[in-house]
Amino acid sequence: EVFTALADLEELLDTEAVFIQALENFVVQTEARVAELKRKAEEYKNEHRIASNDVSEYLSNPINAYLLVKRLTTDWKTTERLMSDDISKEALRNMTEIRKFMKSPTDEDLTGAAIALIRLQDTYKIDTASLAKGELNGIQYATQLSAGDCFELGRQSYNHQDFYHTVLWMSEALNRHEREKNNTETARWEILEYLAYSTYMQGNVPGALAMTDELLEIFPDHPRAIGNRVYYLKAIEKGVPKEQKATEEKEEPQYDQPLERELYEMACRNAVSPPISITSKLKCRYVDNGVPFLKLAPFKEEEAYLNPRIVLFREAMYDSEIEVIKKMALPRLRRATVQNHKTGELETAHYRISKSAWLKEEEHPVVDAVAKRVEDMTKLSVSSAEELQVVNYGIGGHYEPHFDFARKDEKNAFDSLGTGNRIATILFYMSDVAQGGATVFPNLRLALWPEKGTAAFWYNLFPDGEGDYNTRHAACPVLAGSKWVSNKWLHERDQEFKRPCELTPSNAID
Ligand SMILES: O=C(O)CCC(=O)C(=O)O
Ligand SMILES: [Fe+2]
Repeated sequence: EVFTALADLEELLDTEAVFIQALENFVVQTEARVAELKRKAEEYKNEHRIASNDVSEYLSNPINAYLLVKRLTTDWKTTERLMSDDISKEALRNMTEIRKFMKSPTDEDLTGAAIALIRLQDTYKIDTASLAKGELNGIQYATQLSAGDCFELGRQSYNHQDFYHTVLWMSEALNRHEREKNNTETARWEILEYLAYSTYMQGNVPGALAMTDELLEIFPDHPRAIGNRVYYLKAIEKGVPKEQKATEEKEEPQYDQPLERELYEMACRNAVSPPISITSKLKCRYVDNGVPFLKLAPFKEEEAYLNPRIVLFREAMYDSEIEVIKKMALPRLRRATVQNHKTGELETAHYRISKSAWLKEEEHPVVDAVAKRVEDMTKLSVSSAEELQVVNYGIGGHYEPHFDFARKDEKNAFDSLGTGNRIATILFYMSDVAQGGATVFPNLRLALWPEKGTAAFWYNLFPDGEGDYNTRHAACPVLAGSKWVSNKWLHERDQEFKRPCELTPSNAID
């Protein structure tokens, strides 16, 4: 379970409050215990001093003789009980109990959170120092990362054999370590150890050697550093920098062209836009689609692209409706899945990180009203459409480039539904997003920026039923804030009279 949605993070804050309370109780108890132990020590010391002043005089008194024996038996037993760490053991048992009934993240969650942060760093080209300072693309936020936080990000990268990011984060950890006073979280030599090895793996042997030397100054008999030093010296001597094995490519969704990743990230950063030859032709109009009541309140329809035609409907969902939909979805949000195109199974994937829930029309008049509105806006039937999918992306949440339609070679895609392929998509933005989170079409160099209440609509299929590969799109990672969308995937069945199939592929809405 990766914590991605804001709703989950709120629960984690509750957990943290209970953890803090438990720690405070422990501190109070421990302080009382230590105070009691101090008092006892004083008392014993006093008695002992009196006895030592004149040993024979003291011990000739039968009461004193008795008291000495008593002190060393029952008294010390009580004291030893006080010294024993039952209180810590009890406190630790208590923490284990809390973990059982409160939501608490696992090590995988930490890895997920670290990967999300590094993904943001890459997509939005944020340099490490700025990110550590809490500066996101020119906006300064209150939180900073400590040397220890940077170290943890470096360690996570290292565990994924991602030496590029290890070097970035360990260098930042080192910078911060120098500036931080009374740093107890991490030792400088530890940072240097990771940094030196990753620098070597990046192909910079002299750099690795210099760092290892620095490490050995602090920690002269560090066994691995001593070994590495000899190894690096030999490598330099040989003069042929050892060919490093490239950072292992992790399983990624397939890209149609090598440029796609680049275009995707550029579109996310608003660094590309469609050519002027297209943008200059885009129109905005009021449409009633022949629906009688729309004559009075027509939809505002704005073209965002021409071929494929992508349009935006403004004020397509009211704030009050959004509230209802979010409220219904919230308790049902689950990690979103994707279909494995080889096995046909639904599974979670690192390239789609969000939480989603499905709402049926009959569950609430608002869900029904939205479905009806989709028919009015698109002139397509919703009788074969999937339920309303509600999606919440937390920080770093994203959906990498994909098609909404199924390719011919895909195993049992939508077969079970018996409604044909996903002919069109309508996507409602149910929130603004503070930073990031655009819907982008890399091939078209187009980015749609979320605006609460706006809906985006496009056909995924040509009129002859073939998929339009230019509709490939993605949800960029959320950099700051939270993103809510809902969408309706419209299917081919029952559209025969709405969108008669044509032989010539053309993807313009008539
Ligand atoms: O959230 C977005 O911007 C796009 C979502 C999307 O493409 C999908 O859910 O298929
Ligand atoms: Fe999609």
